Amino acid sequence: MSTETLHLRPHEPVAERVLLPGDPGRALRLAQQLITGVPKMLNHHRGLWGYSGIAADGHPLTVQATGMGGPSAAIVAEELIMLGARRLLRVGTCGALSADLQLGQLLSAEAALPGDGASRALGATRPLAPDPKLQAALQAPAGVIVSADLFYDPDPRRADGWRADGAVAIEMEAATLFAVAARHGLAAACVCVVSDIVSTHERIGDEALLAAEEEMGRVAFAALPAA
Ligand SMILES: O=P(O)(O)O[C@H]1O[C@H](CO)[C@@H](O)[C@H]1O
Ligand SMILES: O=c1cc[nH]c(=O)[nH]1
Repeated sequence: MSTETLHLRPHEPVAERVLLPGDPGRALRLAQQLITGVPKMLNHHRGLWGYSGIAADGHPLTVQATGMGGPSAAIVAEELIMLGARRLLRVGTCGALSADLQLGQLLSAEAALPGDGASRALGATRPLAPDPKLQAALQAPAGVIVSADLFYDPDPRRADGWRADGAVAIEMEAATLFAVAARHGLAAACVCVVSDIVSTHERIGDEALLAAEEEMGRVAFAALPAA
């Protein structure tokens, strides 16, 4: 196992179970919520904030930001695995493609369509599945999501195509995370807060997002086994 990697420069051990938000601020908030005492900074290199410590169940937990998009998530996931991570759970935000989803609700990924370049570069041509046990342990409604490269997509027909393929929400890292974990035979899953409604450009308020993130932290931690 490595102790030093190129982009993550760990100051603390990496736990076998890792929560992976895109947003470094969410990494700090989830670490403060879930790690007992003061979370120790694992990494700040390249602005990819990560934290490690002991969680309420008495076992180690790491929360590490991936940054935005598949290429950054792939680097972070590969290096976490080199450093000892074995179970990876993305805790993200997503945009609703389906009118059935509400701002602030949680959604777990039953599959991720590879709409992004990184997961395709890793060989994905079909929907990528999460680890079934980890997925089943997430107490949140499940749906197919699509991982895309563009947040500001100038072509609305792409979203229409993903809707036709069954996607109910869009984000940017899950497919790559599932592809990297699968390459190593490791478990990965994803739960997201619905932060946007794609068709109307409605966006969740900051306070509502904080509350939903906290709920996501509870759901994610409850699903992520210590061993
Ligand atoms: O909130 P996070 O986890 O970063 O996830 C979503 O938010 C970012 C875009 O705003 C992308 O990273 C997307 O996947
Ligand atoms: O609309 C959205 C919201 C969050 N993340 C995305 O990638 N898209």
